[in-house]
Amino acid sequence: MAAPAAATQGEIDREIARERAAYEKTVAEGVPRTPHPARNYPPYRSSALRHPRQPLVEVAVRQDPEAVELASPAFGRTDVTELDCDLTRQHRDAPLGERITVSGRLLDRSGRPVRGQLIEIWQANAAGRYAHQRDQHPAPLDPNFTGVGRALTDDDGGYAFTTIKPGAYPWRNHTGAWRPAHIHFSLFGTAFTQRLITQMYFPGDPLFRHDPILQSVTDDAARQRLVARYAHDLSAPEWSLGYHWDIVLDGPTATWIEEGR
Ligand SMILES: O=C(O)c1ccc(O)c(O)c1
Repeated sequence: MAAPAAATQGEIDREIARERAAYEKTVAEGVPRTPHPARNYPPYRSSALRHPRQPLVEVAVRQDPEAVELASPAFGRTDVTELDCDLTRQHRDAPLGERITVSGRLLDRSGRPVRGQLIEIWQANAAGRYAHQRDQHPAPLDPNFTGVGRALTDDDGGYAFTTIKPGAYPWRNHTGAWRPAHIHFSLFGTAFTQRLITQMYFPGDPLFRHDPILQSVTDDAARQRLVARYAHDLSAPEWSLGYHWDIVLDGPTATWIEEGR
C-alpha cells in the first residue's frame, strides 16, 4: 500500500483551527476541561501512534511504591555539580550561538517555592541540531555543545541555566514542519513516578501558530505560560541575554505538561 501523502503546513494549520474550534465549543458548553494537552491530538501526528490505549496504571495504588522506586533512576544531592547548569562550559571551547541565561522559580499552586528539586534540560544547538544520532537533518553539529544540563532549585525555588539560544529545526510531522526554538524541561519530583516533562519557548516566535505541539495546549493563557519573558535586567552586558520562566506545578496557573512518567 502506498504511504499516504504527507500533509502540508496549510492542511496542518486548518487541522489546528478545527481542533481549536472544537475545544472552544466544549468550553462554551461547560464540558469539564482536562488540565493538560490531549494524549491524542491529531495535528501532532505521532501522538496518534504513541498515546496509551489502555487505562493508565496507578502505580501507587496497584503496585508497591517502594519496589517501583528501587527499580527507578535516583540521584543524590552530590551528583549535581555547579558546572552542570552551564551548557557553555562543558567542552574545550565555547559553543557557537547567542549566549543566554534562563532562570526562574519552581512554585506550587499557592506560589510557594519548591526547594531542592532536580531540573534537567535538553535542547538543540544554535543551528537547530541535536547531538543525537536520530537527528540527521543537514545542520551542523557543534563540537562544543552537547545541549544537556541540570540544576537543583535553591531555597527560593530558583534555578538558572547558562546556555545558547537553540535554533528552530525541521521535523517530519508534515511537509514544511519546523519546531519553534524551545528547551525541554524535566522536573524529577521526589520520586521517578512524579517526573513531569514540558517545553519552554522564546517570545515572539513566528512559528508558534504553525506548531501542533504548542497548539495542542488549546487554552490561550496556558500556552502563553509556556513562553519565557525576555528580561533585560537578567541580561549581562557584553555577555548574555536573560530570559525569565517560572514553572508552576499545579493549580489554575499550572505550567502545562506534555507528559508525566
Ligand atoms: O514527538 C516528536 O516526534 C517530537 C519531535 C520533535 C520535538 O521537538 C519534540 O518535542 C517531539
